[in-house]
Parts: sequence; structure tokens; C-alpha cells
Amino acid sequence: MLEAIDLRKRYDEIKALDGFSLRVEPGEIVGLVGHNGAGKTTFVEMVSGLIQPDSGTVLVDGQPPAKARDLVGMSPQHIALYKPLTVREHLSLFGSLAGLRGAALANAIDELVTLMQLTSFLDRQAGYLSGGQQRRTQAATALIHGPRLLLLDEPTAGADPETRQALLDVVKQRAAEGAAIVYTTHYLTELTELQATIAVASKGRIIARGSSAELLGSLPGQVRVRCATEEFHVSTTDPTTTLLELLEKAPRPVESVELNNPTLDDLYRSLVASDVD
Ligand SMILES: Nc1ncnc2c1ncn2[C@@H]1O[C@H](COP(=O)(O)OP(=O)(O)OP(=O)(O)O)[C@@H](O)[C@H]1O
Repeated sequence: MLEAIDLRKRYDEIKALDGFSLRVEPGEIVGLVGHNGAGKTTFVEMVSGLIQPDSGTVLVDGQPPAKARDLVGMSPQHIALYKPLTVREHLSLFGSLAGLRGAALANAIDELVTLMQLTSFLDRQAGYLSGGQQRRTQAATALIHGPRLLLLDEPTAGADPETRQALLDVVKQRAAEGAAIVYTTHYLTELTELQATIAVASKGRIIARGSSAELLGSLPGQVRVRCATEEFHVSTTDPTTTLLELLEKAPRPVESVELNNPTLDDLYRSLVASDVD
């Protein structure tokens, strides 16, 4: 559904994208993570056709972004709503721009109002909504036309737990219905909940891509065995076997045993730390 090949974009001496390639299949959620300035937003804006690459190719369902606008829904990192318009007017406007009319538009609005829990402020102007309410509204404008490619750039930044959960549930539902989704975030636990494929961006390109199980499998876990007279602390890619071996040789009595598998935070830190010039 989305194919990006060797994208490059420079702003004077800054290489915002430097050989960025990523593929997203229908029904797949790709969680795009990376340090500040890694190029995530630049990539998302390029896919939505807002900015042009210096070189490289972006194809959305086989077409350049400018010809695939109706297939794409985008929620930008920064809130971009029309302050005087109500939530209902936003949904109506974005739905109409994507070609929805009459009953189809009304049904799409009803569905999103329920899913994103917008009922209580549906007729309030966007300029008077709280940050979290604006986030929900913005996400709803990206979803209104049932896009086949959804680009969500830090959609839960500053959102309360309820807003975050509503959004994660909708994202899962849309992926289950076949949408391809790019989801940028700094909250790695969200990617576990979404069962997303993880793509780690660093310095304008993707340095690792895979399921969390695949990526975590290459990282060591920690095993600690504490005895009355001695303590063993081992870093290992096979914590269970190592633990059994330690227990065999450890002097008795064993006082405590700790087994820590690597987390996505560990993975992220090790990948970004190893990507040095
Ligand atoms: N219009 C622009 N003019 C100059 N530099 C830019 C422009 N847009 C982006 N950059 C630079 O390109 C790099 C990539 O920025 P980008 O916003 O894509 O990063 P990001 O991964 O989304 O970061 P964050 O996690 O902070 O949102 C940064 O160094 C940024 O300063």
C-alpha cells in the first residue's frame, strides 16, 4: 500500500532524510519511532504530498502522493484545526473534501463521534476545546473518509489515558479492516498494544524493522542470582538456560532470583546508541 524507496531531503546542511526506505502493507500498523529530528515528520509529510523529496520514490497504492490524496488520511503532529469551526463542521468539511455526501457522510460522522467519544463537545468551536479534545477531533478528521493509508504523527502527544485508549482502539479497528497505518510515537508501550511492526528511524533513515519479538530476540536479558555469600549477574540472550545453569552451581541457600527480559525501551536505546558516526 505504501512504498518509500531511498528518500533524500536536505535543508542546507541538514539531511532530514538520508536514504529512508519503508514499506507498509494493507492491514499493517508500522510504529515509526526515533530520536527528535530523526526524520519521522519529514517522511510523513512527504507521503502525504506536502513536501517533495530531493530524490527517491514514494508510491501510495502504486501512485505518486499527489494522485492518491483520497486514499490517505493524515493527522499532523501539531494541531491544525480551524478555530471558529465546530467539531461537527470539521468532520463534515473533511468528509466532503474526500467526496462523502448525504447518508454516507452522516454515517461516517456518527461512527467517528461514537468511536472517538466526541458527543459531549460536538457543537463546540475547535478554538475552545481542550488539548486532548482537539487531538481527538484532529484524529477523527483523518479517519472520516475511511482512508486506506492512515498517517498518524504523534497522535497521542499530550492526550489523557482515555483519549489515548480511544485512539488506539480505532487504529486497531481500522487496521483489522485493511488500512495500512504509519503511527509515529515516542511512547513505545503503545506499539506493544497495537501489535505494530516497529521501524526505528535514526539520522534520516530506517536502521531496524521487525516485530517486537524479532527485534527483542537479538538483545540480551539480565539474570541475577543472589546467595548468602555470593551474587551472580549475567547478561545473556538465553536467560532461561543461563538461570538454570547458575542455579546448579550457586552455593546454597539461594536467597533471590531475578530474570529481566529486554524491553522495547532497551531495544530503542541500544539501536540509537549504536548508530554513531
Ligand atoms: N522546513 C525545514 N527547514 C529546515 N529544517 C527542517 C525543516 N523541516 C525539518 N527540518 C529538520 O530536519 C530534521 C528532521 O526533522 P523531523 O521533523 O522530520 O524530525 P522528527 O523525527 O519528526 O522529530 P521529532 O521527534 O522531534 O518530531 C531536523 O533536523 C529538523 O530540524
